[in-house]
Amino acid sequence: MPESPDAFAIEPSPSGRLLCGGCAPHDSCRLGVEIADAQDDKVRFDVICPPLWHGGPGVAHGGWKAAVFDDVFSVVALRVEPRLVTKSLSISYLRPVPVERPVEVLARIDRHAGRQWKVSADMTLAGMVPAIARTELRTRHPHHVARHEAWPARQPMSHNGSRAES
Ligand SMILES: CCCCCCCCCCCC(=O)SCCNC(=O)CCNC(=O)[C@H](O)C(C)(C)COP(=O)(O)OP(=O)(O)OC[C@H]1O[C@@H](n2cnc3c(N)ncnc32)[C@H](O)[C@@H]1OP(=O)(O)O
Repeated sequence: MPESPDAFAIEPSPSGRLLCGGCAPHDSCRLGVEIADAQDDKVRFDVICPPLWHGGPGVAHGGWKAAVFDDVFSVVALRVEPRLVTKSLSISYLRPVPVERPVEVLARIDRHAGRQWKVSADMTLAGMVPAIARTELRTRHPHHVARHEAWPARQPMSHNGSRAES
């Protein structure tokens, strides 16, 4: 019988990194995120924006910052709970971040009760805070991925061939 799509768990890579499914085959984080120091409910990260992710000239794309925050939030909570999903993500973009310049991100669990998690983080660069963010995570239901795989197949097709929302 095929293994359930919900059976997956993020394991350390050959070099000991925690990586998303897209980066695991490369054994490196393509967003430029590395764990610098981990304590129980907070983790500090060294982060460098690869030039690939520039938006304006020489500065990081806002989507890169969002992906970095999504990753670090997962890492800090995954150390406690391996089955997580992001419910919401809120970012304040306060200053531009240059590409290829080291920045630090400190993420901390603010609250955890049952399936509900609140996690926040600051990005700092040379004593400035170019971005702050907070998230709500949920512990995944046991059949989260299988339900998501089944859900689009049930949606009716729209006139242009795409599936309509319901
Ligand atoms: C460390 C390595 C580094 C990096 C490793 C980490 C990698 C990077 C980060 C990964 C983290 C992500 O980005 S995860 C990807 C982004 N996030 C998502 O795709 C989440 C999509 N949203 C959801 O699945 C849902 O909204 C939830 C689970 C968040 C809702 O949770 P909740 O608020 O507790 O509500 P809940 O009662 O469970 O469900 C609300 C309604 O949604 C329905 N529902 C819930 N789950 C599902 C489901 N799977 N499929 C269909 N429907 C669902 C329920 O039946 C209900 O319908 P009704 O009763 O109201 O009708």
